[in-house]
Amino acid sequence: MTVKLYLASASPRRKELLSQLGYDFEQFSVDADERALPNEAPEALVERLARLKAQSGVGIGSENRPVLGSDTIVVADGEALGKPVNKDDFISMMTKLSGNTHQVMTAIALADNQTVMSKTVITEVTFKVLLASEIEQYWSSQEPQDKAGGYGIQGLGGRFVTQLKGSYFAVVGLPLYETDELIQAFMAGRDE
Ligand SMILES: Cc1cn([C@H]2C[C@H](O)[C@@H](COP(=O)(O)OP(=O)(O)OP(=O)(O)O)O2)c(=O)[nH]c1=O
Repeated sequence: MTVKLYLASASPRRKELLSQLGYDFEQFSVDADERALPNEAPEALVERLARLKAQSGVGIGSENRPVLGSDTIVVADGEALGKPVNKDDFISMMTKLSGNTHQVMTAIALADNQTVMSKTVITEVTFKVLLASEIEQYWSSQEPQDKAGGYGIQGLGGRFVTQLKGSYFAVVGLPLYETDELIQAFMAGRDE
């Protein structure tokens, strides 16, 4: 079975991760309002956004390929942390993560003009206790700005992580095993 997909994402990391699965795909970005609904639980939010991104991508490409959308949020003490809007926001995020275990939730969704399927992967990440000077220095590196929770495990932020339970790839932006499974299940349903 030849699988051809669209990746509805602006993220270079997701592109690189999806390449690891070896499928033929094209990437384009979609605009999605990423704000939470009133009283929306983090798990519901992340899955809704992945589905929204996938469904917003249907009809953009010239072929009727399934569209993959994904979203990642960091959840500390039940609170969803998005990308830091400024330095103060970043410092408050790092203060919550320092010396604690948080959850990284990544949802993936596949959609075409008939179906949408999705899955959420939750990974537990533990940070060492961070010094104020480390937080300050990390902000200056400019790595945190476009990352959910204000850090990148695949970059300079990797040194803060003392333990991880779950999928490293999901933390970076796309869980490889679960994405492959979802693609296979979606394609099997299409062939029926
Ligand atoms: C926690 C963490 C997040 N991130 C990234 C993954 C996501 O790209 C980003 C979370 O933002 P998202 O809104 O999920 O994705 P995005 O805006 O980068 O791309 P798009 O919506 O177009 O698909 O944070 C890391 O790269 N490393 C990490 O360790």
